[in-house]
Amino acid sequence: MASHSIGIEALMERAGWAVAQAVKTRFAPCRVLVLCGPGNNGGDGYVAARYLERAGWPVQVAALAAPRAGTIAAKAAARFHGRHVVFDQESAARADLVIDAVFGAGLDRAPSDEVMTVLASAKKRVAVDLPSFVNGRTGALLVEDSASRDVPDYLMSVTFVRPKPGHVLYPARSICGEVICADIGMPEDCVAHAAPDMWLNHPALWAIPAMSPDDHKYSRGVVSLCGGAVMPGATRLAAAGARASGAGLVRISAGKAAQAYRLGAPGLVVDDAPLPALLEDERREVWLCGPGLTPEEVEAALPSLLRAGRIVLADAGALGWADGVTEKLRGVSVITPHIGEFTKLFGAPGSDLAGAARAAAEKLDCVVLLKGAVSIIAAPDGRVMLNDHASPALATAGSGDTLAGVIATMLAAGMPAWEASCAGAWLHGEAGMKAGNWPVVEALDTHLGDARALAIALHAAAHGQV
Ligand SMILES: NC(=O)C1=CN([C@@H]2O[C@H](COP(=O)(O)OP(=O)(O)OC[C@H]3O[C@@H](n4cnc5c(N)ncnc54)[C@H](O)[C@@H]3O)[C@@H](O)[C@H]2O)[C@@H](O)CC1
Ligand SMILES: Nc1ncnc2c1ncn2[C@@H]1O[C@H](COP(=O)(O)OP(=O)(O)O)[C@@H](O)[C@H]1O
Ligand SMILES: [K+]
Repeated sequence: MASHSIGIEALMERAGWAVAQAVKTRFAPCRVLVLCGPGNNGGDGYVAARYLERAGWPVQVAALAAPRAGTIAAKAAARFHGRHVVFDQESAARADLVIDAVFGAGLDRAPSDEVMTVLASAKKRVAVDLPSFVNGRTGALLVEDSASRDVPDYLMSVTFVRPKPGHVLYPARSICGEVICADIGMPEDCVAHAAPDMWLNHPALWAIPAMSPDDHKYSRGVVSLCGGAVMPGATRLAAAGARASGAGLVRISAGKAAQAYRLGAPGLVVDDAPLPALLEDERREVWLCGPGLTPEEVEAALPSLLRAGRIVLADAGALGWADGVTEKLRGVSVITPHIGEFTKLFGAPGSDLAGAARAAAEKLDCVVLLKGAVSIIAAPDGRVMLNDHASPALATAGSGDTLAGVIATMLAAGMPAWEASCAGAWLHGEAGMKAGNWPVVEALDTHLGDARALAIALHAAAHGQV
């Protein structure tokens, strides 16, 4: 017990020191007010105040409430011998910089009006761990009447050990400012004990097959797509995304609409045979169903694909087809809804998007990739990846079709569904970042091959391979 509490005291000391360091590095000496809450977040604040004062900065502390006697935060408060002022708007407005150490990970309800008004009165804000009205687990803003209130934003948030979902997910992401993650020497066993079930997407976390000298088109993977007659553009974009990200062979099953696709890219194989005949080819294991399809076209294809035991990625039209009867999608490996499609399938996600995606994945027993500025990739076993490796350049019609094609290629390369989806989101995002200003959706394809090579190199580097 004793060594545990010594451990937390040392961690608080390092956390407060890291906050002071980050402030000293980014700001010229100025009048600082540290707003301290009653818990350990406030404790970090007292430590930061002590280090800034020691460095000669003019520092004041305003306590919302004193820490409970006997706590480590109370000990930290007692070691700050500088000036205390009243926790009010005037004190906050007088300071050049306000350090917000009111609430952190312990925030469990919307802060009072008093807290919000004092925070809003500051000229510049820095958060200890998180802004004191951010739910670190979900990225939601715990603010009463948030619609009518101006929510204060921050220049910087200094967090510890690892960034929290609240630093990554919107809406909190847009107010956290620069996120600094300080290593406070948390013992390895504690970090392992608090093992995450949510990660930030990076190639270190999954492995895409590299090109091998003895590859042939079937070893690189076959992607099959269902092509419709009404909106062939969407299916063609998906097919192009699949080809550009390295599939060995991409085929469209187009039935009577085959002619529309034959006029397109010459490297795309177009089939007009009935689906049951195409399914006799066991090499055609991975199917993308949905982009550009009407509900009738989905109805004619998707149930057959599932009956034949194929790996199916369902997107766009296939999600609309299942609107109202989500169970129709049972058996697919991956679905890629945007928020509107997700809401129709599973109901409004509320303020915990990642939690809602995880519940949906568990319910339907498939990977759910919830698309957005930060996409959430949830596996049925509870793993969640947050992908912020993306760019608003992707917010252009058809970019979701490209993404579906890329994920299909990752599946066809043999990756498990969740890893394939994480890899697809990363490659798609990388292509968006490389595609320059205001790219048309077709421009993404040019960058997908290099994105794949980069992901492979980053994975190798992260795992110490040359
Ligand atoms: N976990 C660790 O190992 C470390 C944690 N540290 C700090 O500890 C913080 C978490 O500390 P605590 O768990 O003490 O929690 P907080 O300091 O965030 O909150 C303290 C208490 O305030 C109350 N509270 C929450 N929301 C409120 C509201 N809206 N209005 C009024 N009261 C409210 C709750 O009862 C909560 O337990 C982290 O954010 C971080 O800053 C650091 O000291 C470094 C090490
Ligand atoms: N602001 C943004 N920042 C990063 N990525 C975005 C942003 N807006 C959209 N995207 C990405 O662009 C893609 C859009 O897909 P989708 O909504 O299906 O569009 P469409 O149906 O037109 O293809 C998704 O992968 C989404 O994550
Ligand atoms: K805080």
